[in-house]
Amino acid sequence: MKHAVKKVGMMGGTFDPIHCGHLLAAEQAREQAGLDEIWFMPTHIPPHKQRDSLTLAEHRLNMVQMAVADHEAFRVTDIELRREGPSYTYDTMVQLTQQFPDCQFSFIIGGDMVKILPKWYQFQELLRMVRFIGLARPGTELDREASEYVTFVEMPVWDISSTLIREKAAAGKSIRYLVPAAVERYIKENRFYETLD
Ligand SMILES: Nc1ncnc2c1ncn2[C@@H]1O[C@H](COP(=O)(O)OP(=O)(O)OP(=O)(O)O)[C@@H](O)[C@H]1O
Ligand SMILES: O=C(O)c1ccc[n+]([C@@H]2O[C@H](COP(=O)([O-])O)[C@@H](O)[C@H]2O)c1
Repeated sequence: MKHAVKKVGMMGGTFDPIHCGHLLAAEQAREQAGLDEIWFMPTHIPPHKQRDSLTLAEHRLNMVQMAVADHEAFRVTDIELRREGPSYTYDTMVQLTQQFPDCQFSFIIGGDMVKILPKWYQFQELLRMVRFIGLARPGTELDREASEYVTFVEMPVWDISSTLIREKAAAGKSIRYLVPAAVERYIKENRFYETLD
């Protein structure tokens, strides 16, 4: 018997830490693109980001797990944390498409990332394995060229980032409601982000 195809949206990120913007983005993409599941995937080493000291992978993973635990369609994969070197999405998708032949994968990205997509490692090959879902500001003009490989979904803009969370935490300011409560507790208990790197 042939299995039904499962539509999976990959939400990759450094997640240092995961915040409510990531969760809102994933949920809007899930609903608007009709995805069955979202797989959150913390990167081992982000390919295009320069930061000297990321929080330990184990802790970033724990925070992601806590953040998504109450959503029935949200899952977490540590596939990139188990691989050495920069976490190129192409390498990951080769592994995932082999491991899960019944899944159809999309990759969710923030709207600001769309213009640099063609610079991703093995971009043309990657396009054979995934379509991209870009989060667009409601009413924004869409990049027609990118529409060949990006499906845009609308999301109210939340100008929050992990950088903002780290800066607020280092300044002793509140991060309540910017991250899920369990993540806020975990950050406090472990004294993360008390200084900026
Ligand atoms: N507020 C947000 N709204 C929509 N998408 C977001 C938001 N914040 C991050 N993203 C998207 O989530 C994905 C993972 O992001 P990442 O983990 O690098 O978080 P970040 O907040 O951008 O981190 P940092 O501030 O450390 O650079 C990226 O595709 C990014 O564009
Ligand atoms: O494969 C690439 O060349 C590539 C370049 C930039 C970003 N990515 C992926 O995009 C996701 C979000 O990246 P970032 O830098 O915002 O954490 C994360 O899963 C990265 O591995 C992938």
